Formats: sequence, structure tokens, C-alpha cells
Amino acid sequence: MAGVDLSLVLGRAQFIQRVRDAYHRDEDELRPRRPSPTRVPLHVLAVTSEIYPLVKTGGLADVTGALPKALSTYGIATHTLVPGYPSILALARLHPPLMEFDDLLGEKATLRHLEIDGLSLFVLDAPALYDRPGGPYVDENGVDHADNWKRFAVLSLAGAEIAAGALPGWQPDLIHTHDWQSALTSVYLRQMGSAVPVVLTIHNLAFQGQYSASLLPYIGLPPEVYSVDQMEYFGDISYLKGGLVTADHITVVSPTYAREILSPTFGMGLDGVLNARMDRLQGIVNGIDKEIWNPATDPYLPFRYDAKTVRNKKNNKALLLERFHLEPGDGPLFSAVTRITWQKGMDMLAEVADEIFHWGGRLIVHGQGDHDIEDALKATAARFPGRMAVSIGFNEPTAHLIHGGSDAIIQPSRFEPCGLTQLYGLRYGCVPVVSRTGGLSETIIDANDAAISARAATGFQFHPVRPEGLRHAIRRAAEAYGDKRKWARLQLQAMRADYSWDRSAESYAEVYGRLTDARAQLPH
Ligand SMILES: Nc1ncnc2c1ncn2[C@@H]1O[C@H](COP(=O)(O)OP(=O)(O)O[C@H]2O[C@H](CO)[C@@H](O)[C@H](O)[C@H]2O)[C@@H](O)[C@H]1O
Repeated sequence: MAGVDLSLVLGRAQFIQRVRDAYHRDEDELRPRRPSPTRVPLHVLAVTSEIYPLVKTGGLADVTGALPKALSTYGIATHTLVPGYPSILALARLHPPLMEFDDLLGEKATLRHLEIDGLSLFVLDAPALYDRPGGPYVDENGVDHADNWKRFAVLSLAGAEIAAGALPGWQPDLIHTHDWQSALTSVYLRQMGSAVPVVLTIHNLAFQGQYSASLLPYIGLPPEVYSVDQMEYFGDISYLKGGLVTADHITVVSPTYAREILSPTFGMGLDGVLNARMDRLQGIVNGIDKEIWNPATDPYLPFRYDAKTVRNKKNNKALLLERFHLEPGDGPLFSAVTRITWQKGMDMLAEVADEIFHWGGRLIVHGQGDHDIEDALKATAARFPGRMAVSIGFNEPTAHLIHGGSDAIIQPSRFEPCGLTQLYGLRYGCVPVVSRTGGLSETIIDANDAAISARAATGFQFHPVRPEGLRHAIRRAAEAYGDKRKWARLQLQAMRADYSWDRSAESYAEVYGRLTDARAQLPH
């Protein structure tokens, strides 16, 4: 069989079988695709603390904002329950209430409906909990809201009550919760005796919602849940653990991270629980919203481009350098758009940034987070005036412009469940320089000799994740930038990589289909 790639043939056959099993249909009947012939359309209630474009502090919002649109192709109708933060209330209060909750852990709340940008939202209007200045989790001074334990327990309880039938005329077939902030939904549901299937997606295991067990009576849960096989976590309770032990299926945002978190190094104290639930654990890599992140139509880019007109990027680059008061030059412009934290390896970047300037490059860091690391970055910038800029803050248009004008995007994370910035980098022809961990390791193809000659390389990876590794990766990228043809090819290959939601949404649809079919087959 000369010339035939057997692995491809086998891969496709397995793929078709997998889809057949999931959909119980013949291959030629698969379009339009549906998660399950028995329950179409499937009604899903997603519960989340963030959603783009209304409230975003990071990648969670991007995913919860994009996934419902991608899933609609599969006949899945998602309604998303979100807290009534000020930015959301301003719009939601224009609509009449759907229902009233008299007592959510002692709070009254109104449920409102809002359609925006193709999303259908249920807004939990509970002013005492959510209508306040600051962000979703912190006040104006960056300090955690003291009642976060209650704010997100109430959100989860509202989700559980809706799932159990509180909203007249609408009930979901399945619940999808995200991270610790909505993880209690399945705990409440199981306490109510409801068997509605629940999928929990972990975007970042580092955030767990760990609180004193003395709060249990205040969040309406019985003392029995304080046990090792339920919510007990190192003498406290963990909302995330509660979700992990009660959800029917657990997804994390890349297959590599799904493997990594089974080890004590990445398991953040939950590796035991995750190992115990390994049969329910699955990694599904994130996609990106190709309409919002599209350099050919991006309203935040003064100069738009696609793979054929990528030379226009240099005009954005010139503007960026000017805006950040950096000197023009022939070298590469590296950037980082990120939470400035130890997880994201920004302390390492502060340490080795001089390597960039050694090669005539420039560096822009835009983000916010840990004040000590912010200070370290600012101190490095002060040593290299005109060559490095640090902008502290969170600004969506700036993030787009940085991707539109930079040559390379740096993401030296110590752990990274999936990572989206590198995917935006690919799409914007901004070659990613990343550590080999989690989702970064499977979304970027390192520019080693084999990948270059196969015309497959899309970026630079380094491992182990240490400052010397990052320094070496910067050197490799800067050298490649010096070879204009090689760089142009890398850029094009990056831009051709497909990280749309299509493939990943299909995996979620499969999970939903499997769980709802299994439930439909239970005796009533
Ligand atoms: N200062 C700033 N200004 C404007 N925009 C900024 C910004 N700082 C960050 N962003 C934006 O926030 C998002 C960050 O998403 P990431 O996935 O890279 O990391 P995050 O740790 O938030 O997400 C977690 O959840 C996501 C989603 O599952 C996982 O991909 C990831 O690995 C996990 O850690 C991107 O859209 C980025 O552009």
C-alpha cells in the first residue's frame, strides 16, 4: 500500500465508529450533527461566574462565551446562569423578571432573561451579593470579597433549583458547571435527590473554593458532607472537591492536563480524588472564537490582515512600539498578555528578559496580578528603557492590538490547563514561545529540525520549565527571526493551525449525548 498512510485510514475508521456509537446513526446521516437522537434539542443549563463579552477576568469567560454558540450546531440549546454583576444588570433589568427566589441561603433574588451576542443568559439578580463595585471576585482594591463563599454557593443553589424544576415551563436535560464557583450545583442537586446529569469542567485546579467547615450550616449543607469522600479538604471544605465527587462527568481543558493532574505535582491536593474518578475524567482542548479573534476583521486592529497580507502586521507593530514608548528597531517584538503570576512564569520572564534585548528585540508585558512579580517586571523595564514596557491592567482592545502587532507571544507557564493566548497568537501570526506543559505542549509544534522540514512547526517550546530553558527558547526564536524566510514560514504555519471550536464542541456534544441517553434509559 505504497503512498497510503495507514494511521490516517485507521484514524478515520475509528473516528467514524466513535461518532456512530455516539449518535447511533449511519455516517451519511450525520449532518446536521446531533448529540443524541433521543433527546433533540438538548437543553443545557450552564452555570458560570464569568462569560464573555459581559464579564471576563481570564480564559474561563472566553470558553463559556464561545462554547454555547459552537454547541448550537449540534442541536444543543444552552442557557447560562450568571450572577447579576453591575455590567450585566444594566442590560438584564430592561427585561421583566422570569421568577422570584424567596430564600437562597437567606437571600431573595430575581431571575431575569437576557439575550446577547447569540447567548441566552439567566441572570441572578441578587443585589446584596453581586451588585457592587470591583470585579467578580475582588473589590476595588483587589481584595477578595469576604462573602465569596456565600456568593457562589447561592449561584450554585439557584442553578440546582432551576435544574430541579423551579422555573415554570423550562427544565434542562443536563447541567454544565465550570470551576469551583459553580461546582456546588451538583452537591445541592444530589442533596435534593435529583439525578439530572452534571458535567463539571475544570479550567484551573489551582482555584478550589476552600473554606472553613464551620460554614456548612450557612451554605445549607448537612454535616455529613464533611468527610474525606465528600467535601473535606485538609481540615476545610472544598467546593471544587464537592463538584468532583458528585458530577457525572469531569472534563479538563486539555488531554495532557487530564493526565498531569493525576500526579501529586499537578494535582493540587486533589490527585487522590481525581484518580478515584479517573473513569469519568476527560481532557477536551479549548477552541477559540474565530469571529472575535480574527485578524482580518478585528475592530481593534488599525491594520487588518490575513495569511496573504500578513505583511500589514508591521504597521500594527510600529503603532504598538510608539504607544508603549519603545524605540523602533529591526529585532523581534515579544509580548506577554497574561495574569502576572507564578503559574504564568512571569517571574522567570523578568529574570531573563535581557536575552531579548541582546538580540535587538523589544518586550511588552500587559497584565496584572501578583504585586511582587509586577514590581520585578517593572524593575527590569527600568533597566532597559526604550526596549521593555510593562502595562499593568486588564484591557481587551490592548490584548488584541498586542497580538496584531507582535512577532512572538511568550507564555512560560509552570502549569497551563490549556491556555488561550498561544492560540490567539497562532491565529494572529504571532509565533508562540511556550513551556512544554499542559495544553501548551499539545497546541504548539516545536520548531525542531524535523518539524521545520515537515513544514509543521508553529512555535518554540522549552522544558524543563526554568529560567535557562526560557532563555534558550528566546534565543532560538530570535535566531529564527533573523532568517526572514524561515520566520515567514513559521508565521504562515501558525496561522494555518486550526483551533476553532468545531472539534472540541463535538467532544462535548458526545459527552452530553452519552449522559442524557444513559439517564433516559433509567427506569422512571
Ligand atoms: N491584562 C489583560 N488584558 C486583557 N486580556 C487579558 C489580560 N490578561 C489575560 N487576558 C486574556 O484572558 C484570557 C486568558 O486565558 P488563558 O486561557 O490564557 O488563561 P487563564 O489562566 O485565564 O485561564 C484558565 O482557563 C482557561 C480556559 O479554560 C485555560 O485555557 C487556562 O489554561 C486556564 O489557566 C485570554 O483571553 C487573554 O487574552
